[in-house]
Amino acid sequence: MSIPTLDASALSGGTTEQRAEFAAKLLDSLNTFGFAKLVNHTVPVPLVQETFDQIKRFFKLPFNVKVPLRNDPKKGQQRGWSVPGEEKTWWLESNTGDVKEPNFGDNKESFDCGHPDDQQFPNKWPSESDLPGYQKTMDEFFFSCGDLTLVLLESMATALNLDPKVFTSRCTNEASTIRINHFPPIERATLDEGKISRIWPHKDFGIISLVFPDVTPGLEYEDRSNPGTFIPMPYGSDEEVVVIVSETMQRWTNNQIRGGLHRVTRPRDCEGETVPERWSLVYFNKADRDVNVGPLDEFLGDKKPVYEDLTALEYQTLRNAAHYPG
Ligand SMILES: O=C(O)CCC(=O)C(=O)O
Ligand SMILES: [Fe+2]
Repeated sequence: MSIPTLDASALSGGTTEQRAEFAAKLLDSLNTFGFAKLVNHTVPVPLVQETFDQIKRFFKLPFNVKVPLRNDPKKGQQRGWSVPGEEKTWWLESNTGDVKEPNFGDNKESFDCGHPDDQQFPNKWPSESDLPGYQKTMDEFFFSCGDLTLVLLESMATALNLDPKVFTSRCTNEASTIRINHFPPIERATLDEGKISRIWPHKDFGIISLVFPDVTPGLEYEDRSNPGTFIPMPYGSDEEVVVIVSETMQRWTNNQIRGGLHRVTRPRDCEGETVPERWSLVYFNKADRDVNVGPLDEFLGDKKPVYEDLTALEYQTLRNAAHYPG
């Protein structure tokens, strides 16, 4: 059974019944796989294309333009440019405790930005002359993705027969972030050796994520019927978005809705010596910083909480630190 592609057109102008039908299918896919794939969603395809064009320009900027925008790994939220190999997702799920060296970097560089008015973790932008229109496009993409996530969270709550605002009352998207990735070309043998990966298996830290993958394959999701093995996420077109259940949702629901484990690797059919470069656009929908990300009463009943109470910012800071060892 593979992840179905759901038609999300009910989200823009559908009847109550059509929205309920979509919500039930969405919840079913997220429950079963930890993932859902949508077409006819509310993020305009030309905006996705424009954002891809902009990020390709960003990563081509000369080193000396990107250096002042460098992310500070010591901060709880990422902002700006992360140099290739800096983030080490291996430390999130792959460390069995035997390895102490802070190696196993990711074959990627990335750029993160958040809400335009965020004073606590301000965005870092290239100048308008270095990259005209970049900030405007990213802000537009940020709000468009944010709107979609809130509608999806309300759909999930409705399908669970809960107050539709059970999740959105804890999330205004003020702490949410855009993450863009560039995976430079790399020797196939280097990836296959297994000491470096594009992104090691992980769950995202927020509530849900939206991934707009690239035509170049690589995103893979865990086969829950065969844990530890992965299935390539099928790519249909640039009209699709992949929705991923993330760790905060898993915590809130006390493991009822489990996060989707995923990784980025080389295309399975890559025959050349070099794995082609790849890009991706991601939106991490996150709980507001002062909100508790321990299990919600609605999911506890008389069960024991599996997770401790922490604020979203404390949790984010902990998880962020985990992939910057050493
Ligand atoms: O590149 C992709 O398709 C997914 C990226 C991802 O999983 C992430 O940035 O957390
Ligand atoms: Fe991810």
